[in-house]
Amino acid sequence: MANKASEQRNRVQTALERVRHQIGLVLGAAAGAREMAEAELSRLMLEQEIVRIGMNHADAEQQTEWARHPAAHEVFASLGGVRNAFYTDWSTGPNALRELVAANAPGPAGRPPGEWLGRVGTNPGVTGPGLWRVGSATAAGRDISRTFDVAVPLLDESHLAITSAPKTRPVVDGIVQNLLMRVLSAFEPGAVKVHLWDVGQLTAILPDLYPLSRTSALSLYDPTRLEDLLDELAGHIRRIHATGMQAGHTSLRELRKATGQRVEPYRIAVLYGNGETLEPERARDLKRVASGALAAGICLILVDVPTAVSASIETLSLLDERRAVSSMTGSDLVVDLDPALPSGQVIRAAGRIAEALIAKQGGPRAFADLLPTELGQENSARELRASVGFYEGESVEVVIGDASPHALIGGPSGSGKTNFLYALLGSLAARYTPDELALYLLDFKEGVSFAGLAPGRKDASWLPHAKLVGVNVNTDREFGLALLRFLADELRRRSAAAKEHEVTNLADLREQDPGGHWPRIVAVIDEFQYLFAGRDQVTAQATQLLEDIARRGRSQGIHLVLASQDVAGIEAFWGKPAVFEQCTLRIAMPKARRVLAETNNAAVSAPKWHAVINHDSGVAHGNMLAHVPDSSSRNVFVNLQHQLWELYSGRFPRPRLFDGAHSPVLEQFPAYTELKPGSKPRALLGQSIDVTEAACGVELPRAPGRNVAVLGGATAEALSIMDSAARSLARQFEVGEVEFVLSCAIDACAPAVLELTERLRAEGHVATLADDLPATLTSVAESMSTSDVATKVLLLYGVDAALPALETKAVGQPKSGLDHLRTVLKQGPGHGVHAIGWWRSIARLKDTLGFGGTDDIGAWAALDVQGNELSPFAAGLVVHWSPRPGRALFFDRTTHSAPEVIIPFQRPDPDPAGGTP
Ligand SMILES: Nc1ncnc2c1ncn2[C@@H]1O[C@H](COP(=O)(O)OP(=O)(O)OP(=O)(O)O)[C@@H](O)[C@H]1O
Repeated sequence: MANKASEQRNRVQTALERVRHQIGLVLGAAAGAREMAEAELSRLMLEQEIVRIGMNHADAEQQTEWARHPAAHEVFASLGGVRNAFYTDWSTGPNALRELVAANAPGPAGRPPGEWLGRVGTNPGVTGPGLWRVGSATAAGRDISRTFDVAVPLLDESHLAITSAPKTRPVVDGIVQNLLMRVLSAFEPGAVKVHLWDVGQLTAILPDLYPLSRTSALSLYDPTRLEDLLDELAGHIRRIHATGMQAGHTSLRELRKATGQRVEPYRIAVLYGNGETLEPERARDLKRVASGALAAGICLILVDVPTAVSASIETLSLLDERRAVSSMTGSDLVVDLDPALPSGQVIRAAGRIAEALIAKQGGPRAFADLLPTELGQENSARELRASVGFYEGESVEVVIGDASPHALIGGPSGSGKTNFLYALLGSLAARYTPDELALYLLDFKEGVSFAGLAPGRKDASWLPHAKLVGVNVNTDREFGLALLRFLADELRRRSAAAKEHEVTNLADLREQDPGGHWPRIVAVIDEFQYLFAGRDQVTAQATQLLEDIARRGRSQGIHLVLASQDVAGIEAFWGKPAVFEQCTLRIAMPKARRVLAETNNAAVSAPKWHAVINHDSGVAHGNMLAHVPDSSSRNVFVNLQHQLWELYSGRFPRPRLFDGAHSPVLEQFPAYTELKPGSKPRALLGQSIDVTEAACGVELPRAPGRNVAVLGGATAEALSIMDSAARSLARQFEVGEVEFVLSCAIDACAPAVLELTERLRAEGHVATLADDLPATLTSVAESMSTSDVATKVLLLYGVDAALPALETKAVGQPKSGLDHLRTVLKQGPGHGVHAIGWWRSIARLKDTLGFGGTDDIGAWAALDVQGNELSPFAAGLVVHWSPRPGRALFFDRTTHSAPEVIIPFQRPDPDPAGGTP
């Protein structure tokens, strides 16, 4: 039993021994494996460190430490092998690099300064070199055949961050100045702009470049206001981005490539920091600018500005006064920096570039410089684009299209608004044919600023693009309203066509409907605030129409250009922000207030004959300053107009000219000259205030109420209305079909009435001048039922003055003349007897008609009478009417829903009674 137990224990112990042995073996193996892994790790770390620092760059202490490493021999051997193999393969490297730099850094970008310093560049700036030389480097072995040029990308390729070493500021200045001179000398003057900011100083930054500071090629910024520079750059980026996007490109480089034009200059902004991080807000701004800058052709050179920039950026870190390492060459190679260009030579070269730039900008440019070499070559399907001025010799353009559909122009009197409008109109008319562009021009100012664009007495030419020219409309706000109504109708017509073709904008409509006539329409309203001058229906309707056009005109190619003496115009917009907001194109003449955004003071400092053009609703970043050439003095615009007229006038009709200062002449008025005998006689009372040249008339069918009253004491206008009514009717009847009966109770008007009588007779009509009105009316009233063949027109001048005689009953007669008149007014029209009477006061008209007789006056023209007195004759409507010379308020109850203002015709012969209106 005991034996059995000890035997069993032995077996267990033996088994345990075996297990222990096995565990020992496993542990030993694990420890060995770990040691090996640690050795491998340590070897790899050594290798990594040697690669990072560089085999030849370690100091003695470092080398000794590495040598102590157990794997030192092995690692050095393997790295040496790799390096030898690499340099054996790379024997052609330096040569390839030399060729690469030569190809990408031609001329001033990479060549020695003797070849270019002091010469003015010629590259127009559509494309630029990809690399710019900073020095050279030599590959291992340091023999001369292994030396190659080191260059960095700039402009729209990459930013550059330079880190100085102690006491290397002059060297850094040299590097930056060399680069700037290379760039400035490569391009033609004006193609590059340099912005300098230094946290430590205002005036002594790169002083050798100062000759350039009298031009826009070099700008300096306040050391305490980095935000000014960043804001300005952000503004350029936004503007360039917007221009590029409109044209469907994401970068300035693409835009340049597509258009073959520089479009915008390259910009280099040099920021000198002091190694300290920027305050968080500035750092954020800088980061934002850096990320959008390259696509806008803006490159940053950051010296000792620690910042995390997400855009492409190369680095150059100075080791000492002559050497640096660069991200272009890697840390293993040292760049031997080029020496700074000699100061005197730089100053001279900068001076030459400045002079060339000033010479190029030249003196003030002329109107002719705004015009293209060939007329009418542009297409307006997408937008209208026109040069309106120059900034430092470069053309500044206005774009009217989907992004900037309407324009607001402001500036005090004499600041050049009208001149600007001429520059704009000339530039547009020269670029686009009248098929592409139609102009509607309205000037509320007193004067004739647009009159020359329509044919006149002295000059028969006109601007073929003009469809309507309205001048002297300051008192005829209704004409402005008529234009807005016309535009709103056109808007509807275009919307309907767009719907039919299932498109949403003009460009697509034109594509879908190539046979259609869809020019872009530009409506210019100078001193537009007059539209809102009263608290009345005109203001209410104008506001509504303007808002509608402003909102929807954009996509239908209908554009408003509103000009005003700034404050007046802007105040007119109070309560109408929709229109104001839609005017994203703002043009501020010098000293204009409130046209630009509130914090944007560019107009205050704008010099004379300049304009601030801003396509971004007046926000500062959109500012473009332009010198506007003289476009409005004698023979300037006219020369272009003559050219365009000769080119197009055969194909396009003359514009309608509405001149509020001149009453129309009946004999020259188409609505009169085209009258012929017909079935629906219509008495013309005056001209409509409308976009088309139309007359207002009263139809005189044989129906009740078809009489006309002229109301008020304004003699000239009253005579004119009576005259045109009679003469227009006379033209519509064959001889014998009409009989005119005239009577005049106002002595002063007798000659005019006699003259009309004779004129009617001369035309062959029966015209009787009645000296006994009561007797005449009695006979007319009594013969009415029988006289159903010939129409009878009673022309009663000064019925009010005849009332005493009419009211008197002749002895033995049951009825007075007034009774007969009432009968004639009531029953006459049904029998073809129509009265056209003039009452000098409404009270006397009421007396004439008696109780309930207002319906007998179906139409009237009111002169100097109060609007509220007219209500009973206008179906109870509230009538607003401020009487004014040369105008009448006309209402015909069969055709009007509200009275309208008309212009009585000018009576051809001066009249002793009251002269011409
Ligand atoms: N760019 C310019 N170069 C030379 N002369 C100019 C220029 N702009 C305007 N002028 C002249 O200045 C005068 C006033 O200009 P303009 O009539 O255009 O001003 P405005 O702002 O329209 O003034 P107002 O509101 O009083 O009509 C005109 O005699 C015009 O010829």
